[in-house]
Amino acid sequence: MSTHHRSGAAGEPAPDTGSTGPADAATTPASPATGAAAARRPADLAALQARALARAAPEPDDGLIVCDNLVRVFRTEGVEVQALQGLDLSVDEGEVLAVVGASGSGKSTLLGILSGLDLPTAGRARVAHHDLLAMKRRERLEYRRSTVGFVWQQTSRNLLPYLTALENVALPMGYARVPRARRSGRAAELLDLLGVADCGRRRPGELSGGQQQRVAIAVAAANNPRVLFADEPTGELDTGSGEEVFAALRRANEELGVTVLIVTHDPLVSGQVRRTVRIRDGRTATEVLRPSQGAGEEYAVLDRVGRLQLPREYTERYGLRRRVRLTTERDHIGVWPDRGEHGADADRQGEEDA
Ligand SMILES: Nc1ncnc2c1ncn2[C@@H]1O[C@H](COP(=O)(O)OP(=O)(O)OP(=O)(O)O)[C@@H](O)[C@H]1O
Repeated sequence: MSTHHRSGAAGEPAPDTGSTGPADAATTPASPATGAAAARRPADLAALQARALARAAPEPDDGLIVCDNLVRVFRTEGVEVQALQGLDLSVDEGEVLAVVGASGSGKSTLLGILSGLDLPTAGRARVAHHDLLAMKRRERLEYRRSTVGFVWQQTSRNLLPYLTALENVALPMGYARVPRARRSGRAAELLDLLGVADCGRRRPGELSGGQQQRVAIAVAAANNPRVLFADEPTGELDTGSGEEVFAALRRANEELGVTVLIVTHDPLVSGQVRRTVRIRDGRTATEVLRPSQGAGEEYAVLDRVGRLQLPREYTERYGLRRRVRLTTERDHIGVWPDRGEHGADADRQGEEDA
């Protein structure tokens, strides 16, 4: 993962102020029609507005993490980059989810927003009932201290080099006002849970990369967060150490009940989680679900208004372009290339136009 747009130390929110901030329209939904104004409004307009609001409002039971039509535009020296272009994502409490995608597809941008470091330009993002577009400074700080935890790829970003592993884990508990007497006991328990109990009195420089990352998971879990975000946690490790770190993340998920979202290029990780989401061009494109051990089935993401993005591989293989023919079957919908009279004409016309 690239780190070019991150600023500020871990634990300090540092939204990118030089770029496009959240759109007012996205943060301030129009209030429902009331009183005299509603009485004057034509009935069909009021109905349309009510329907639009109902569509736009995330439903409370949608998931622990919900991104709805998320947009992030960066503007530098007059050049606009659409890093996220209407991304939809829903993650249930207790899931371990891998997010994959080509370089530049928007993974870091998504993680920056979900971790409270960055602000989206438009859309909605909600984590454990926190509206990430509407959070004020104090709520954002609390959110970053207690609701979410982070493990970054660079071990140096996760741990303070002059503190021991135990002191590193106890440190965030101090920010969350955990009584001093309870801190070292909980820190030792976490190190034990993650298989690095024997590392407690050592400083990061005296630990292997894999041990450092497991201590980093303990640090991230110190304040009992609802979600752990891990950005390429195995990226700098060999296969053996990577497996240990991934096993530690799984253990945190199983034993502490924390939801885990891992951004990764590591097939070892993405091949073992139950659900892998692929981002393409700033949108969630496809998902692979693995109900048990094994190959898994590929799914396309259906957004709130029913839009479906088919994998390019399929559109190319079946010659799906511009328009497809739909057939409704008893238990599924068929998607066919448009080979009909008009479709062929439309194709020919399109080719001539091009
Ligand atoms: N602060 C920024 N200013 C301008 N453009 C940015 C900024 N941050 C990211 N981008 C651009 O947004 C797009 C998405 O970048 P992002 O870092 O989210 O991708 P990524 O999927 O994490 O890539 P990688 O796997 O290489 O880390 C890229 O085109 C990138 O150049």
